[in-house]
Amino acid sequence: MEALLGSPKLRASPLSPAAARSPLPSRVRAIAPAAASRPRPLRSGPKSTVQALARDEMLNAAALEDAKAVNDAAASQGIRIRRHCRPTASMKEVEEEMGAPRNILEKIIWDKEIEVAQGLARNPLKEVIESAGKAPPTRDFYGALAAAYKRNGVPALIAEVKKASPSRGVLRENFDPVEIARAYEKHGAACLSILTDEKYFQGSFENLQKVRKAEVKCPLLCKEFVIDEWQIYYARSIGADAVLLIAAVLTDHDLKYFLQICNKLGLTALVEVHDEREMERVLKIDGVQLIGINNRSLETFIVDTSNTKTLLEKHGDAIREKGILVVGESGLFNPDDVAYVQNAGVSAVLVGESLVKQEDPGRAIAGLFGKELLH
Ligand SMILES: O=P(O)(O)OC[C@@H](O)[C@@H](O)c1c[nH]c2ccccc12
Repeated sequence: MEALLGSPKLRASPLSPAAARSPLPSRVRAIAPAAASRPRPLRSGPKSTVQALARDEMLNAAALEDAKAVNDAAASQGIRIRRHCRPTASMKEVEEEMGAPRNILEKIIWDKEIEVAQGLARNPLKEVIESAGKAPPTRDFYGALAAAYKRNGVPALIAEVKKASPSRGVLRENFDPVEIARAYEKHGAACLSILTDEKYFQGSFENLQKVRKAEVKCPLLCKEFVIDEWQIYYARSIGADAVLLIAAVLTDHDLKYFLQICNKLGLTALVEVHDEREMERVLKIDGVQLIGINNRSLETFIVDTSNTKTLLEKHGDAIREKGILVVGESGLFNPDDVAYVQNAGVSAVLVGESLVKQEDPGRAIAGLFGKELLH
């Protein structure tokens, strides 16, 4: 299939024949390749005639078929998260067709499909691409991490501006994203991660925008559940320097496609893996510079820092050969934790909870590393 269709240059997903034929805008294909080829059913629309009802049923059946093609292709790569591919339907309708989401990550993604459609309606892709084109140059996220690691001799810090999470609830009541970002920067964070998911993490794109406008100099990661190119252009247009791409959610094709967009926009992609299969998939993709190993499963919430060690024992050589920098993510609380993942081979760490929960998140950095970090 790949050979037939050529390299995955800004074109339809090879997942479905319908998408391969269709000259549709690529954004729709990215979210649901086959589903994009027909108008989406709106079951709540007017149903005044028998014909209209029959038509609805047909469209609905088509949507289900499309979702099946997308999900079968994803499953063949070991991806357990399904898409409903019906971004204009209500969640109730989605669940009637698909059953309940199997885990929290799937739930987040199902909501995200609907959210993205709403975002697109508010800010059409064409306009967002235009404003991304006018945004000031990005800052070098990868370079900032590499330089900080060299300077401090401990993993570079990506400090996360995180109010809440589905696994831990609210982490900080009086939450001022700009104040926290400034404190992190002052105390030696190399880069910042700003959670933008609203429903599950109480973050927002607005927070990212505010931090950028506050003249914080650290490069910023837009911590979002990216499933559509619109989110990437939007992140760039409001000042992100990097975006997260989660391998547990995205097929190889999606990853390649989104990496191309990042490249075009000067964004760094942090490609997140959690298990062996995801790591193997990601290492086969060209152009990956930064891999994050999440110690927390987004499906079960189980945190295990030995995950970083296990994956690097097996793949560390291949990673070093490619010049990829590894970020140890989640569940790091003290200098021992940091030393553990550093010995496993990471050059950077991504930390939220243990900093943001403390009275002074900036000062908490010295506690996490056992020393002050230099700028
Ligand atoms: O708060 P912690 O345990 O330090 O974790 C930070 C970060 O790794 C975590 O927020 C995270 C990692 N990958 C994600 C993907 C989506 C949302 C959140 C995350």
